[in-house]
Amino acid sequence: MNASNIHTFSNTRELSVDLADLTVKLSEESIKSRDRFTVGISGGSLPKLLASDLKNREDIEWDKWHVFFCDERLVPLDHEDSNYSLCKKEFFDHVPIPGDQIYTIDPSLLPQLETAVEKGTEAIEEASLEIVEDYEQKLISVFATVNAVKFPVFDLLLLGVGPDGHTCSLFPDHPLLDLTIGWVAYIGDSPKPPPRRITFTLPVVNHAHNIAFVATGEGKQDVLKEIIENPESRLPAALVHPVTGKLYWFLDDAAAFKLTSLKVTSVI
Ligand SMILES: O=C(O)[C@H](O)[C@@H](O)[C@H](O)[C@H](O)COP(=O)(O)O
Repeated sequence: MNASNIHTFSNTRELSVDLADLTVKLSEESIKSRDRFTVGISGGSLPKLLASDLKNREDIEWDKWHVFFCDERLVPLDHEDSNYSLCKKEFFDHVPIPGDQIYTIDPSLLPQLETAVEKGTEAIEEASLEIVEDYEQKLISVFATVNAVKFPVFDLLLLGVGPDGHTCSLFPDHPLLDLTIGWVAYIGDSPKPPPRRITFTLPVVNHAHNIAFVATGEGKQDVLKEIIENPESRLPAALVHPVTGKLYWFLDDAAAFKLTSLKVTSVI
């Protein structure tokens, strides 16, 4: 890990300002070269940290934004566990991103998954595949309009990291970590509730132009030391190595406390 990609802040307010600076810069650059800005967002503390400063910025071409979810819990969109619902409350309700450019799971496919859970493995496979294929179609509609693409290449993926080292809904030692094809995967046994989710695969994450991890609080100290400073680590977040893109870490001092890497405070 190049230490210059690790940005630490004494408080989350400063972190949010720099994260907004990076997002605005990437939004401008992407719109200039590709006439759109494609972003993947995660749940947890990320939507609030992202939006707290960004939502007040002016001159952002929000109508050029296309937003996907790096992972989503398979619950209705107005459920308290929904990552969409969280992002809506913290972010979407405050900025004019066109609703049809915020790509959610199809909630009409959820009841058949619920029924399938009672029926058993084969039915679950079928129902979850429909949800996965629907979300992949949404990705295809944005990323594969001109030429077929092997993987979508996001302008920016915003990722959290759990105290166990998970990112997206890719959990330690889970078989989903071995996927080398496919854009979206179903997980029915997430160790973090709720158990049923969809997630971007590692190849999708690693093909992004830019990936920003955001982690705060002392509960992340040990796992960050393992992810950032142990090159042998097999934790999911440690498997994020952009193929050609850039990787950034945004940490508060509490989370970064055990890192011996150099600390810098400004992104641009
Ligand atoms: O769907 C989820 O469960 C979340 O997206 C999850 O993966 C989150 O990003 C991490 O657990 C970090 O969460 P915090 O930033 O709140 O620690």
